[in-house]
Amino acid sequence: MSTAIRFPETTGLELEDAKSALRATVRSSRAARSQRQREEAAASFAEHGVQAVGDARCVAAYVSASTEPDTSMLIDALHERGVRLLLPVLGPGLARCWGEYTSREELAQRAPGRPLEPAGEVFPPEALAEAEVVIAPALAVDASGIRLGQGGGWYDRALLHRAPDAPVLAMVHEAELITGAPLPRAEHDIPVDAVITEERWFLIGGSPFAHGPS
Ligand SMILES: Nc1nc2c(c(=O)[nH]1)N(C=O)[C@@H](CNc1ccc(C(=O)N[C@@H](CCC(=O)O)C(=O)O)cc1)CN2
Ligand SMILES: Nc1ncnc2c1ncn2[C@@H]1O[C@H](COP(=O)(O)OP(=O)(O)OP(=O)(O)O)[C@@H](O)[C@H]1O
Repeated sequence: MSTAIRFPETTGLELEDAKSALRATVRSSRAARSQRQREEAAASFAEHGVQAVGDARCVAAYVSASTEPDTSMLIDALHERGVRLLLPVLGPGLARCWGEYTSREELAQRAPGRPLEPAGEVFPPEALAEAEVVIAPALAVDASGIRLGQGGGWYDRALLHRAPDAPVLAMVHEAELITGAPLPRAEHDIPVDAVITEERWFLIGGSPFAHGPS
C-alpha cells in the first residue's frame, strides 16, 4: 500500500502559485522512487490501464518521461491487442499534434527536453477525435477529477478536440490522489472521468461516464 503524499497548505495562494507548490511536492515524491519500484509499478499500471480501456479500438496515450508513471508496458499491451495508439507529437509552436505508435524502436526524441515521439506521419490536433479513450498524464488528481498537469497547458488545449463520448483517464500513483481540499480549478481545466493507479482503476463519481448509458 502507498502512503498518501503530504500536500502543502495552499490556502490563500494565487492559483498558479498553489499549482506550482503542489507540482514541486509530487515531483520530489516521484524522484524518490527507485528504478525497481518504477518497473514494478509499470506492470500494474499496464494491467489496470488495459482493464480501464475495455474494448476501445483506438486510444490516445502518452510516452512517459523521467519520473512519470511508466506507460511503456501499457502501450505495448494495448498494441499487442491490436489497439491503434495515438501519441503526442509537438508540432510547430508546440502544436497539439498526434502520431501513431508502431514500435518502441520507432520512438525518438525530436528535440531536447521533450518526451519521445513516434516517427512517421504527423496528424493535426483534430485527429484526437478518433480516440475512443484518452489517457492523459497528470501529477495529481482530486476527488472530482481535477487534474494537475506538468503546467504547459498542452493537454487542456488538446482535450478540446476529443470526441464527446470519449472518456479521459488520468494515470497517477495511488499516493497522488488528493482526498482532502480540492485542487485549485481554473476555467480551462477539463476534469477527467477516470483514474488509473498502480493499485486499481476507478470512475470519478461526478463523471457522466459513471452513470452508464442514459
Ligand atoms: N510524457 C508526457 N508527454 C507529454 C506531456 C506530458 O506531460 N508528459 N505533455 C503535457 O503537457 C505534452 C508535452 N508538453 C510539453 C510542453 C512544453 C515543452 C517544452 O517547452 N519543451 C522545451 C524544453 C523544456 C526543457 O528543456 O525543460 C522545448 O521544447 O524547447 C515540452 C513538452 C505532450 N506530451
Ligand atoms: N484552453 C486553453 N486556452 C488557453 N490557455 C490555456 C488553455 N488551457 C491552459 N491554458 C494555459 O496554459 C497554462 C498552463 O495551464 P495549467 O496549469 O492548467 O496546465 P496543466 O494542466 O498543469 O498542464 P498540461 O495540460 O500540459 O498537462 C496556463 O497559463 C493556462 O492559462
